[in-house]
Amino acid sequence: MSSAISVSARLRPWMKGEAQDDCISISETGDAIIVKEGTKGGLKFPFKSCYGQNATQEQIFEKEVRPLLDMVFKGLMVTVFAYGVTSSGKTHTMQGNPDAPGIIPRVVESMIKLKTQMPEAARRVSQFTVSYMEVYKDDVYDLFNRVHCSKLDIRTDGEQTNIPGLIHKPFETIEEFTQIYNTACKARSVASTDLNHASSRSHAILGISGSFYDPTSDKIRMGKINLVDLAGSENNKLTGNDRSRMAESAAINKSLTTLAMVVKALNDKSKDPNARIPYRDSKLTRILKDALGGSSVGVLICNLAPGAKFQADTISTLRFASMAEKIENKPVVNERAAPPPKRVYSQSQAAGPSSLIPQPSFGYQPFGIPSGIPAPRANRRTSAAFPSASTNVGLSEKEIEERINKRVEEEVARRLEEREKALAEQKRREAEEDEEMREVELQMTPGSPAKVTLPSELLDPILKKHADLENELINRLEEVKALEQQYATKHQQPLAEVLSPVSKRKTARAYVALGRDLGDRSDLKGALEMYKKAAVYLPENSNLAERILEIETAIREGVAYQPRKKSRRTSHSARSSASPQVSKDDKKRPRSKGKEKRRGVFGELTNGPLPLLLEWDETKKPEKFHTPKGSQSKSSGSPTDEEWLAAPPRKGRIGKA
Ligand SMILES: Nc1ncnc2c1ncn2[C@@H]1O[C@H](COP(=O)(O)OP(=O)(O)OP(=O)(O)O)[C@@H](O)[C@H]1O
Repeated sequence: MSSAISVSARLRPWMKGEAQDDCISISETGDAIIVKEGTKGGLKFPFKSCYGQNATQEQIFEKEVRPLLDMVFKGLMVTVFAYGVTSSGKTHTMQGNPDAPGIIPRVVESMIKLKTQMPEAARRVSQFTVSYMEVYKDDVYDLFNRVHCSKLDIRTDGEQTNIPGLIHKPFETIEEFTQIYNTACKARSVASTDLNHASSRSHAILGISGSFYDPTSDKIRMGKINLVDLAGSENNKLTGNDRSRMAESAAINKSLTTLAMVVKALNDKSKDPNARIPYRDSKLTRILKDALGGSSVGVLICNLAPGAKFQADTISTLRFASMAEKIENKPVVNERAAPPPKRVYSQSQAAGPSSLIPQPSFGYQPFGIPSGIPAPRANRRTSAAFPSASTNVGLSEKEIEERINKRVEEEVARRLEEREKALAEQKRREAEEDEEMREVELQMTPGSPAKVTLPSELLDPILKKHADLENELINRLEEVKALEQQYATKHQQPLAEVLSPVSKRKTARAYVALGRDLGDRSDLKGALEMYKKAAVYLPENSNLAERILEIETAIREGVAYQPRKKSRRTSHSARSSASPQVSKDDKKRPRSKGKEKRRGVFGELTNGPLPLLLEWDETKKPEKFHTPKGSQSKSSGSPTDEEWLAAPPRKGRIGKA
């Protein structure tokens, strides 16, 4: 069964001090938005429902959202987006205020109420959890852990999108929810102040999940509603002197542009069913994949600000909304035969600290619908919590208990298996990282007095990786050169504007590798050119900006250039314990001697990279090289290009020569 995304438009009232005009209005029939276009007349955008300036929060909720809540209880995922320019009323619509509560508090209240209407058996084994994340500059942050500012990964497993580590907090009452939500909102606002960005420049995604047990079918249905307050969709123009603001705008543009491209590609899919949908080009679209042509029921509320001032943005917002309206999703019920979650067995269990621990996933998990691990012992204790034969589910108490016991055993076995797999995967990743660190240390070790040959089991993977990396960089630069030209002449647009953040990063890395190589060979002008090219792709990167200034200064003053050592983003103690042991003599040695040994990337432009790795200075082995696996720090003496480029923008340093 397919279901089109439901799109409605809402025009906000005039705000104090705004110059009023009739540029944007609602048609007399109430089913279209009209935008006046000078003397040319008006553009008409029809929608399922259009809400005028007097529409209430209640009207929007009752008509657009409430009818979907039943679906959540049936195991479907519903996603509600608020889209529009800054100040068009997205947050008002989603969150509202105590006098005019928006969709979020109304959804929570209604869902809690709906749960109380469930048959007792089902209610007792059903639970809600909430997750809240923010996507800022194409990075995902957990708003329940915003203080630590750690970025979350997105994993795609087949059709499933998971965010490992995203915290899901259980709640039962509106008061519990409000407390959790308000704390997260406060953390969001503090973080945005610290990072010097308005929260309206990030996307906020609140997920309310429910697992609902149906003893009749012996299934757990896992429904979810995502409430998404997108960043302002205005054209974040890449102007001004503030590099970090430019990069921020570019990143916001990128996610919203990708969103628009996904919507467009889905529209075009009828013409070309094999067309690629660029979900993977931004984190936002990866996260929202289910809501866009996927298995979620989708609702888009298009928020509009009145007035000629917003005319251009309003038209592009409405065009986006008109395209979104044609997207067909294919909602699926998410259910599994499984035991009820843990909390049913201990009703008195408060949402203490353990509830904050990210819970493991199981089965279908859109954005990570969580569950607790059922405890078999507890299960026996609580069989009385299940309905008697007199309840309307038509099962005797004994039958229900048998079912539950069986499911609990299955679930525990499955969980154990899952955990083992996760441990094995973790070990594999650690081994891979160790391998990478060894490679870095080998490359970074200067000098080569006493030569020994490394064992082949250690050397072979390094050589292969090294060659792969080198090929990747060479290929990338070749591709980029051709593309840069093509974009400049044909599209009259810099290539950097259309690449994904990952591609930009890789391209910058390739230029840095070349720049470093030229610098090593004292071709400062060549190096400067390459670093400048890299900066086109990563304009906000302070390390790059600093290096450019350093080289410019060296050229201007006619002095030898020696790059300043960059500190790694690890603690000093970790750094000092894990750094390669470099003697004073090595430090004094002219750079040109060590450089050949230092790196191999782009070596074919110099002396051939790989043979250099075959030699190893026994006296200068980094300490870490001898430490047993698992006890190693991940740090080494100098950062790789990738790490160097990943350094966060440092306030106040850019521009200071
Ligand atoms: N329907 C409405 N009724 C009354 N006030 C509204 C309405 N919509 C928006 N407002 C008010 O307009 C202002 C801007 O709205 P809001 O902050 O929700 O915009 P936004 O689109 O979320 O902006 P941003 O992208 O910057 O977060 C707020 O003061 C809000 O209270």
